[in-house]
Amino acid sequence: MKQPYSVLVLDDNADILTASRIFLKQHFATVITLAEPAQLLSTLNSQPFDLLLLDMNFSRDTQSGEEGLFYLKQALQAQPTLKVVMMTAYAALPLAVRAMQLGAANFIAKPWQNEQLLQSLTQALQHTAKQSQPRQQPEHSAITDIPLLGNSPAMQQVLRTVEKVAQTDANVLLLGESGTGKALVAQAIHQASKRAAKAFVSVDMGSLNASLLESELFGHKKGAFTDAKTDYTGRFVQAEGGSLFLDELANLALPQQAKLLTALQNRTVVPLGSGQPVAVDIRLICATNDNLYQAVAQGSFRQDLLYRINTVEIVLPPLRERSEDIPLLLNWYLQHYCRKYQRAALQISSSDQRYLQHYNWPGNVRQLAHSVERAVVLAEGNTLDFSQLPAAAAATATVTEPTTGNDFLLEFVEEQTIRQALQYYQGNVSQAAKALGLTRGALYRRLEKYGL
Ligand SMILES: Nc1ncnc2c1ncn2[C@@H]1O[C@H](COP(=O)(O)OP(=O)(O)OP(=O)(O)O)[C@@H](O)[C@H]1O
Repeated sequence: MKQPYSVLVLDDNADILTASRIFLKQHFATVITLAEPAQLLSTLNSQPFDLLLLDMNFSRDTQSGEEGLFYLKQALQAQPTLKVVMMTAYAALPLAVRAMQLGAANFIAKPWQNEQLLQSLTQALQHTAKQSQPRQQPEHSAITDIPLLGNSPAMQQVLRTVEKVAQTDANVLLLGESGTGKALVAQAIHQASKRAAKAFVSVDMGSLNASLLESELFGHKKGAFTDAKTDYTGRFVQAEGGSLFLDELANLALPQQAKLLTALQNRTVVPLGSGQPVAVDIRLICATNDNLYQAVAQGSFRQDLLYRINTVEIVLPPLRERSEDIPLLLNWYLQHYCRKYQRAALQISSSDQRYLQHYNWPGNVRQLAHSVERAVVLAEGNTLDFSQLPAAAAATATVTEPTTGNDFLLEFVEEQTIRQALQYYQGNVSQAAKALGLTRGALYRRLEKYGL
């Protein structure tokens, strides 16, 4: 019996369109096929669809998959309840993970069997039924539901400091490598404080240029500059009564550092084009991966600003220095992603557990979480595959003995390095070949040799 859903298929390969139309018409009430991605938006605006089967690569950009991600975003903006299933070549599977992070409901590797396609689409529809939460909170008030995990003495010390500092209004400076959990700690401080019922406003100082930054932080009046079409309440005022988290603080240029210092000293902000100070009551939490003390010594960061923001300093240790936390984090993220992707409980083999515990995690907990997510999404049966972890990092891990008999085999190392380059360049063979010092042809020959 046909399912009462309407399906849109977008692919610039006429054979795939014909094959999918013939097959899907037997199973779904409406099937429309499109060969031209430029027509996607007008098609979605003209009628509602339940499912979109979307190719990741179009002829203009056959390798990177960026076009597929672009159309995915466009489709979800036009119809937020649409369930999108991405079609991808096997070598581009890591890209499919990115697509899922951007809101795709499922993916299928080409070439597919009809039954697999039907199963993927049906799973995507079930995904619809379970997903009742809005997809994303606005960036400036995003509070995640991820707990701050860690049993190691170093993390226990961090947790005790978080508890103590949360009881006060002291300014906090969070230091540590990227991915060690600074944003999560900032959020934990806010949530444990008396300000928890008010806003937690986060600003990524690295993503705004100097002129935008001032209006973003302090607000502006209509007409203050050419693009100021309306009044804008800056992030300080949005955080009134709550906490303001300034991330990537070292990116702040000296003139803006001076303005931030004035705002903190006076506890007021002056919106651009207003001249009228507005009083603000916020707790300030700042974070950076950079060495601010060195920046002060080099003259690129103001010492008086540093001393104003660092009343309490918390240093997040890199994950490789607290490997006791790895099993806990692996287990938590495994369950988290199994739930998210509706996978039956998957297991990490004990040899992988050992390998992951000794791995040096250059990207810290963020890398661990992404690795588990990727392994869950790509799992075949109950098997989790962690072979995509960059080999270079594994080579400098604290393991002194080879973990498998192959570790020192040149071919093994070559295969791992190629995987790593492909992953880094998201399946873009030209860029990966360039980085590996190979011609495209030489890389293709190796891809064939290793079955990648
Ligand atoms: N202790 C932890 N427990 C659980 N998850 C964690 C922990 N630390 C970090 N994470 C997760 O790792 C990811 C990165 O964390 P976060 O953004 O807080 O790091 P960061 O230090 O602020 O990184 P960056 O400097 O790059 O902004 C997030 O998904 C976060 O939830």
